[in-house]
Amino acid sequence: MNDHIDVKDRIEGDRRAIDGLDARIIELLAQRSHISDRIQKNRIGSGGPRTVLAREAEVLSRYQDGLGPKGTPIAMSVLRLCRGAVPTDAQLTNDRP
Ligand SMILES: C=C(O[C@@H]1C=C(C(=O)O)C=C[C@H]1O)C(=O)O
Repeated sequence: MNDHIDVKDRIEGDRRAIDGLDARIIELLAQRSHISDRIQKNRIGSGGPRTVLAREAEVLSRYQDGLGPKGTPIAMSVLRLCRGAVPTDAQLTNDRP
């Protein structure tokens, strides 16, 4: 019976740890997305493309090196999160100083 309570407590403790890690991951993703958006806006503002596939390939490799094959879909989701929607012509005109 005591063992059962210990196991429940350990699981609860570990879940709180996971909740804390998830909160940090979400905050880091929001920061990443903000910085990525700034780069994309600067590039578009100077006549460049929104996305740069060579750079995205570097990011993909980093996740694959760190996490193995399971890193691939994670990197793709991160890149999808950070790529803004393709802007309309009107937005591009309004964004220009
Ligand atoms: C942020 C950039 O722009 C885009 C977004 C990327 C990202 O979120 O990692 C990577 C390449 C680009 O497609 C960049 O060029 O570094």
